[in-house]
Order: sequence, then structure tokens, then C-alpha cells
Amino acid sequence: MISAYTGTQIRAAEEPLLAAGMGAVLMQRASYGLANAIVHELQARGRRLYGASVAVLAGKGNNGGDGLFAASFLAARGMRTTAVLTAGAAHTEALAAFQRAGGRVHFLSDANASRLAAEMARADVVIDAVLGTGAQGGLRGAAAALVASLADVRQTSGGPELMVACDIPSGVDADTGEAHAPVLSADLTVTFGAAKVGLLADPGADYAGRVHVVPIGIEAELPWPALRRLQPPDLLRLLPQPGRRAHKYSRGVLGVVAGSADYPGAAVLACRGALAAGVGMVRYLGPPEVAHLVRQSCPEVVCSAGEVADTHVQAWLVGSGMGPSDSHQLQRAHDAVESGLPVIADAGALPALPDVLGPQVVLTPHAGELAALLKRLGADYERSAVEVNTLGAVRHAAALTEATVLLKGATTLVASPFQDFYSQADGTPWLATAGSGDVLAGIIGALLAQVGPDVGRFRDAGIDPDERWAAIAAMGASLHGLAGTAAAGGGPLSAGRIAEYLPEVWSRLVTPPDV
Ligand SMILES: NC(=O)C1=CN([C@@H]2O[C@H](COP(=O)(O)OP(=O)(O)OC[C@H]3O[C@@H](n4cnc5c(N)ncnc54)[C@H](OP(=O)(O)O)[C@@H]3O)[C@@H](O)[C@H]2O)[C@@H](O)CC1
Ligand SMILES: [K+]
Repeated sequence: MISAYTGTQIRAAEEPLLAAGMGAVLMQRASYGLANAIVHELQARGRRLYGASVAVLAGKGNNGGDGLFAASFLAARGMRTTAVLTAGAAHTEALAAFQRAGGRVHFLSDANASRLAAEMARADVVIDAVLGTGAQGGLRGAAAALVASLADVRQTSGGPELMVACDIPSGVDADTGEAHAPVLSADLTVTFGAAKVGLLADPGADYAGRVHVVPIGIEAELPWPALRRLQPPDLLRLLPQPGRRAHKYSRGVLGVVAGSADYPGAAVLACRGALAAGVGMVRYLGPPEVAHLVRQSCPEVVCSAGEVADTHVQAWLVGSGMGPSDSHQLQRAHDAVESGLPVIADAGALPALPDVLGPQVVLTPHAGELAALLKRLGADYERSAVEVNTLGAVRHAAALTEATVLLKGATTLVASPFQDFYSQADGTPWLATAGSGDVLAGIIGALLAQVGPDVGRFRDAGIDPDERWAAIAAMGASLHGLAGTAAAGGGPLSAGRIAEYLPEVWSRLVTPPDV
């Protein structure tokens, strides 16, 4: 599990060590870790260190200090080092170390910003160390001009081979992931003490590249994380494995209320996702023409035109492929939520549901649907407002609905209405394809039916049982991403193949590599 923290949490964790006079030690650990990560990256790319050039864009605070100290370590490995001081001043000891190691220093001004940008673009490595966790807003003045121009050069004619963000790309808010343009897109972010929330939430994650955490000794002081990310060992621990005496009912039954005359395929894809994610049985409720197609495509599914109250299941999936005129299906969706069982509710069901739900109800909007949901609940959001602050928007929606809210996107965010948040980024852009969300709903539905009642499984994994619905949604997002990535294999993908690949991905997760 990756745990991420806000800048404020990290600074609070540093406080006791700073009070004990360990500030300089923390900075040495951070900057040495940064230099080492750059060395490893260059070596992995088959690049010689000796004679390669590194340019540091250094602000006046400790973030700039980290960048300058790191460059002085790199100078000791034979790299040629240059620094551009963006604020006319710099961390005193770090600047002295940098100059002692032979580094060249430029002072940034409005007049030389574009010339220095052109010079930095010719370096092999650029370290972005203007702003870190002490930032208020984005870059300003000449620093903004230099960064905009460097970003431009990089996009049009290549620029530095390796762009490294020191702690966080300057201009990205460590607490939320909001990005105040201009921001340099890093290939690698080397972050200190622990991952920052802003590196794991869009749009900040777009700029972070690969994230490498350097431990600096504050770990014991860290509080409950603001955001977490499940990794394959967590899935191994949390995914269900049927016992020897399991039968289809004990394994979990999912009821599916999905599909319409206009979108019958959504019901099929949701059922295929659920079946691929190991559910004991799927019971489909819906119009006869959709049920007919479901039977044809998934003969395993038991179809009926019955009602929710007469259908015995452990969880419900409602909403995929349903429209506002499907009154009977909407009534079933409403009844499923009223039953108190866990429910995954895709967007089509939302208009039929009460405003206030419960944590066992998982909503799965994309950005546009989330904006519409928030608007319906009286919060003033456009799609663009969701996209610039995904974490804030999903948190807001979970607070208003008291449901678990999963925001689909390049980075999938899950917010419980209490305090747990997850960020999963296991997918591929090829997953942005019609029907992908229906398969995701099926996977989450299958997991709700199988592990929803298993409180102990979550407690043993350090997850508050009351917050397990968010963990289940994150598990589903992770499986969906991994299966989609495997199915795409770097090329295009149709949604049905996500379900086809899921069992293989699952078995790889639960099979030790040496077997
Ligand atoms: N604490 C520790 O022991 C350790 C910290 N570490 C490192 O320190 C970093 C945090 O350092 P930091 O607190 O000095 O803040 P930092 O992000 O460098 O800001 C610099 C200064 O810029 C200013 N400023 C603010 N916003 C601005 C803007 N938009 N545009 C322009 N200027 C702006 C503001 O000054 P002000 O304007 O308030 O006078 C602020 O003081 C952290 O990310 C990590 O890299 C590690 O070494 C581990 C040990
Ligand atoms: K930075």
C-alpha cells in the first residue's frame, strides 16, 4: 500500500526532528536520495555520468536547497552543474556547497528568462526545485516565464532528456493535486519522507511522472494517510479465495439491474465483468429483450422480470445503460438501494436514488457526471471545475451523499464519506472506450457480493471495516486497470476484452512468481 500525505502533514511530522536540531540531517538525506535517484535513472538509460550536464532551477527555500545540494553530489560524480536562482537568493549552505563543487550560478530576471530557458533545455538533466511543500499558489514572474518557455521547448524540440521534480513539480499543490500553470512535466519525481497527495491525484499526477519516495526518518511521526493506493500485495490479501466447501450461494450472488432497449449491451458487459470477477452467481432483472441478449451472451446468468424484493442476493449493481424513461428499471434501482444491501450505482440510476445514501452505496461517475451530481445537490460545479481539483470534488460528493464515490479517470479516486481515500492508476489510456465503465461496475459489484460481508478480512489488512466499501471500490478499479492494461498490450482495446483478461490477471496476482 502506498500512503500519501498532505504537505501540512509532512511538515508536522518533520517538526519534532527540526526541534531536535536535525533539519540539516533531513536535508542531507533528501538531497542525497535525490542525487542517487538521478544516478540510477541515468545508469538505467545507459548514460555515462561523467561529463553529463545537470541544471537546477532553484527557489529560495528548502526545496531549492535540496536541489542545490543534490547537484553538488552529482558534481562529485563528474557531472557539469549549473543553477538558475529564481528568487535572487538561495539556501545559504546549499548554495555554498554547490559553488564549492564547481557549479555555475545564474540569477534569473525578466530580461534573461528566455535565454536561460534555452540554455537549460540543452542540459541532459533538469532538476525542478523552485517550490515544494512551502508553496502558496504557482510560479510567478520571471520563474513562470522561464518554465513556460522550457516546457514549450521540450514539447517542440525535445529539451532535456531527464526532467526531475524535487519533492513535487513546482506549481502543483501538494495537498490537492491542483496544478497552477505553468508546470514542468517531470519524468521522475523524487519525493521526501512519503508520497504527497498531489502526486497521486489528477491533474498533479499528470505532471509527476514516476514517483520515487526517499525515506528521511520522519516515517514514525506520520499520521493516518490522507490518501492510499492499493498495490498487488494488497490485492493478494484482500481478494476472495473460495473455501473448499464453498457453493455458489456462499460465494456471493450479485443482482444486476441494468440495460435498456437503447443500451442492452451495457447489461451484458456488466454481467461479463461480474462473472470474470469470481461472483458465485449473477441474477439479472430487466426488460425481456435485454434479458434475451444477456442469456445469449452469458448463459451463466439467471434472468427474470421479477422484483428486487423477491430476489435473494448479497449485493446489487444498478444503473448501467439505463435512461430517465426506464421507469420500471429505475424503480428497481431505488428498491435495491432501499434494501440496505451494498450497491454499485452507475450514473443511469442516480436520478432515481435518494440524495443521501450510505457508505455501502458506491457511485461511479466520470467527471461530467460528478459535476451534474454535485449540481443536483446544490454545489456549483462544472466539469472543468471537477477536472482541476478531482480530489476536492470527489470528497465534496462523498460528504453530500454520504456514499462512497469513485471518480473515473486516468487516476481513479475513491472517497469514503468518512476519512479514507484511495487513488488507483493501474490502467492504460486505451481503457477510455465505450462499455469500459459497465465492466468496472460488474467487477465492483462482484467484489461487493463476495467480500462485502467479510468484515474481518478488512480489519486484518488495517482497513476500518466501516470504510471497507471504499477499499472494495479501489480493488475493483485496480483489477479493471490491470486487466485492461494486459488486454490492450499497448494497442487498442474493446471493453469485452477487459473481462476476458481479468481471470488471468487475478490468477497472476494470487500465484507466487516462482510457482
Ligand atoms: N522542513 C525540512 O526540514 C525539510 C524540507 N525539505 C524540503 O523543503 C521543502 C519545503 O521547503 P520550504 O518550507 O522552505 O518551502 P519551499 O517549498 O521551498 O518554498 C520556498 C519559499 O518560496 C516562497 N514562495 C511560496 N510560494 C511561492 C510562489 N508561488 N512563488 C514564489 N515564491 C513562493 C516562500 O517564501 P515567502 O514568499 O513566504 O517569503 C517559501 O518560503 C520541501 O518541499 C522539501 O523539498 C526536505 O529537505 C526535508 C527536510
Ligand atoms: K519542486
